Amino acid sequence: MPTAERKAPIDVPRGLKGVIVADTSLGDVRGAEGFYHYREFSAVELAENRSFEDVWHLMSDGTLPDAARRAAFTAETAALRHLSADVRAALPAIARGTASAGPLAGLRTALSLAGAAAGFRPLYDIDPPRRRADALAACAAVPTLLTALHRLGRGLEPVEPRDDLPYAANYLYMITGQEPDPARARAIERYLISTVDHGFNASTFTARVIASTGADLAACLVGAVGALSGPLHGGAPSRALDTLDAIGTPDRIDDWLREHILAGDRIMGFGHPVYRTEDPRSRMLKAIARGLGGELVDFAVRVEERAEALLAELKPGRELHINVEFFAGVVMELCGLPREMFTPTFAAARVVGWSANILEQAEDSKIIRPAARYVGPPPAQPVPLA
Ligand SMILES: CC(=O)SCCNC(=O)CCNC(=O)[C@H](O)C(C)(C)COP(=O)(O)OP(=O)(O)OC[C@H]1O[C@@H](n2cnc3c(N)ncnc32)[C@H](O)[C@@H]1OP(=O)(O)O
Ligand SMILES: O=C([O-])CC(=O)C(=O)O
Repeated sequence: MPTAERKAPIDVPRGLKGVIVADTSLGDVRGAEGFYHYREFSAVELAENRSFEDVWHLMSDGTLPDAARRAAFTAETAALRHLSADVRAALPAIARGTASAGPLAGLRTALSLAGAAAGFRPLYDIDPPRRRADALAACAAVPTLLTALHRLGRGLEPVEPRDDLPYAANYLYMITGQEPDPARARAIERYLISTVDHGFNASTFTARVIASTGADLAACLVGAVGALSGPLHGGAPSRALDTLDAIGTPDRIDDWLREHILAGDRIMGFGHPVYRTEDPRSRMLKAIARGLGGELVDFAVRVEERAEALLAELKPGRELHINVEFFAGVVMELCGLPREMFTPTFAAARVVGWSANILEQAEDSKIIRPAARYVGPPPAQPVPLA
């Protein structure tokens, strides 16, 4: 194929940006408005007014629960937090083997094991109630797996989950072994609710591609966790905090940002594949950070203002604004979460959205299989003899 022909633009946008590839009733992200929702409810309002369990029920079972349903769902899911003896026994070796990469890398192996131990079968072979049961089991196990891997990596014994604590408070409890302060538990709960789902982001799309093959739920989640771990997606919040550390003091903000933007670096926590406005989660998280208070918040607000201004000046027309990850990092830092748990905490929320998407995809029997354009030498040559 002649070079000029090879370089002709492909007729879909790079990165499939904006290409609609499925129908969903789980929610949507409206990039121009700076708004997103779960089913028919504003996600930010859910984060203000509801518990994580309520939103989990909304995604899993389609409705916000009434009091009786909430109690039943909370009891059902709390009972699933406990790991089997086989999985518990394997975690020290997984934590050792993935120590340099951290708990999110360990989660990929642990999820495969937990799925197999629980008898997960290909989605293709099981009915919707069984798929729902597998999804609840996986979602409930993820915080227990992550916190155990984190503690084992630091030479500490895992903390058993407590059935009497809500999802977010139990998560924090399993990290430290201490019952969390209610303000911090609620701050993390609101963060978790706000990151449950977000349209066809890279990790959700990954999960749906795997689900479209009829693979089991753990296989879909392992792929999604891998996609989330990248710095351009869910791996950004600890790097955003590292940026604040690297800048160090207010007098260095402009020089540091200018130098890095001009060098072509990405400023972590800024820019978004869909939003052309401030990310609505960022607004909420900034307010939460301000409520928690401290010097870090003032510094972060100053860096945000200057990054917005310098990105507009040095990358004109790109509409680069703050995304969820910048103040997510600040809130998690203020709540005492270790940085290696920032992206894992995101995963502890997003697993609910992934699972809902996987189950929705499993209803569709069409395999997702796009195409690539071949741009190598033509395959006309006879294969040389060895
Ligand atoms: C939960 C989440 O996943 S939220 C996103 C978390 N990730 C980050 O915060 C990492 C930093 N941000 C980025 O890398 C990007 O903005 C992404 C990956 C989020 C989106 O990427 P894209 O959709 O490719 O961005 P977009 O098409 O708007 O980029 C346009 C231009 O802005 C630049 N740009 C985008 N984000 C940034 C940034 N944070 N800092 C500096 N420049 C940036 C790109 O390099 C590109 O420049 P060019 O036109 O000179 O080539
Ligand atoms: O929507 C995206 O592509 C990234 C994002 O903000 C998310 O997954 O929460």
